[in-house]
Amino acid sequence: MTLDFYKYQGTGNDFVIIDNRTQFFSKNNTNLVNFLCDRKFGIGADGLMLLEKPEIEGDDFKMVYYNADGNQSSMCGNGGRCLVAFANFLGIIKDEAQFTAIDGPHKATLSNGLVSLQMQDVKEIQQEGEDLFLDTGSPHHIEFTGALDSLDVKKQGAAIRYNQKYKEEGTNVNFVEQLSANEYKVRTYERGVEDETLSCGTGVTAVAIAASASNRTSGESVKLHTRGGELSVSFIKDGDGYSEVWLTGPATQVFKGEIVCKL
Ligand SMILES: N[C@@H](CCC[C@H](N)C(=O)O)C(=O)O
Repeated sequence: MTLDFYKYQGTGNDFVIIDNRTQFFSKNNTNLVNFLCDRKFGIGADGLMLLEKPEIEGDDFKMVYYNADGNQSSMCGNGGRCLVAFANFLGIIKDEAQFTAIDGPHKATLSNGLVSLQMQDVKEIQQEGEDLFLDTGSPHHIEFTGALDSLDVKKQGAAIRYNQKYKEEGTNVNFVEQLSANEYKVRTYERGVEDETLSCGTGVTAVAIAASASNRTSGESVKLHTRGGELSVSFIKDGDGYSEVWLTGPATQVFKGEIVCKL
């Protein structure tokens, strides 16, 4: 059997995207998704997304997200932005979109090659010493640190992701260096990839909110530098919570193809 796919990337966080509006793709085939994301035997990606017909009135499409390990997972911010760019490529949307993902409804806009995605409101932020934990559609542990460039993110990220507190549900782990009042450098260990990725959208969103919640940043707009490029996050601080959270950055089609699948 052969399968048509598209490859997208958002600040180096890369995804296989499949147009599943006809529901042809077998959704519980973990081995197939894992194979498609494999960088040596398959196409290679941090995750895979299905664009499906909307189930909610007013929506343009539905997003289904899998991590590279083949398991369906929680929200992917860079993935969501890439799927909006794909919906625009397919002619489903123009410069605005509304869709539903596993964490609920999302709005998005496209302008000058950038995709802005509205993320879920954040109501709870846990702070333990210098570390923070919050959910921006996916769970994120945040550690502010100094020498980010020399850090072994895979080793130190895995140690946190599999520790007693997180090992059951898992977490993504973000290591962060503050560059100025509203600017941060971020490296992320991703659950389900079980390695560092070049960028993580829900991760930088969590970092921006954590920076505000821990009084490192007083503004409501934060610039985030990842190894794959620059993202920005804006929000409204609402008492102890955060609303109108928007993640903005580039989302690009890399190639399309057809792959032979034996699974
Ligand atoms: N790359 C993502 C996050 C994807 C989900 C994550 N790996 C998890 O399982 O929580 C992003 O851009 O947000």
